[in-house]
Amino acid sequence: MIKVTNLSHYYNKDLALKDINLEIKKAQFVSIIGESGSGKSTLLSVLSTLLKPSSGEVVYEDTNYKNIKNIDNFRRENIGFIFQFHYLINYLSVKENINLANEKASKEEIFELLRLLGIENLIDKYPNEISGGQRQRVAIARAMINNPKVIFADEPTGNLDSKNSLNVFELFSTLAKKGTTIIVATHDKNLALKTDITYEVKDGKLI
Ligand SMILES: Nc1ncnc2c1ncn2[C@@H]1O[C@H](COP(=O)(O)OP(=O)(O)OP(=O)(O)O)[C@@H](O)[C@H]1O
Repeated sequence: MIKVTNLSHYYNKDLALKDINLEIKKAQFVSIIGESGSGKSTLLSVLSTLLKPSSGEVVYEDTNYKNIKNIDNFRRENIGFIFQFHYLINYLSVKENINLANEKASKEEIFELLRLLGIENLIDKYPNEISGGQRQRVAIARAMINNPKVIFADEPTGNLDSKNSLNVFELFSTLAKKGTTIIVATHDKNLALKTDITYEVKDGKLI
């Protein structure tokens, strides 16, 4: 599903990723672990098209990153993003926040998605009326509304307690079993044990 060959990335002249090779299969639940500053976010950003690789190849199914003509369309059609901070808009309801990612999604579709995540009763609530774990579930729903082939999550549980963190990882596991590829960067080695495969980054290299 995603094949990375001889990938390196520089910030100006500073090497952040060095000669990375990896292949991620469809419906795999993948974790990327490593110490602070090791390069996890950089790797996730390059894999998810947010950063252009300095050298090497990133290929999605049959599409080489270099040949993508309209990156916005490519992201909208293929990729969902989840971050440590949920970035929900406080003056929009849960439904309206999800509609930001897909204005055509009907209330019924959004309700169904929220039902899968166990929070359908929150559809008309506002972000400041729900808990941190519930907000992160809304952010997951927003990432899923376009039915992406792959979801990238950068420290998605960084703000959650251990119970909610585990819930999020269990949810990802369910999504992966239904066919979505999930790639998560995390500090938490115990959570990484819940994934199908873990890659460790150290000083910009995969070890
Ligand atoms: N925008 C940037 N400009 C310059 N250097 C950067 C930039 N982003 C990251 N770096 C550097 O690249 C290296 C890898 O950073 P990255 O954010 O990928 O690490 P990380 O493993 O995700 O860390 P953390 O767990 O603390 O988020 C670090 O040395 C960092 O200082």
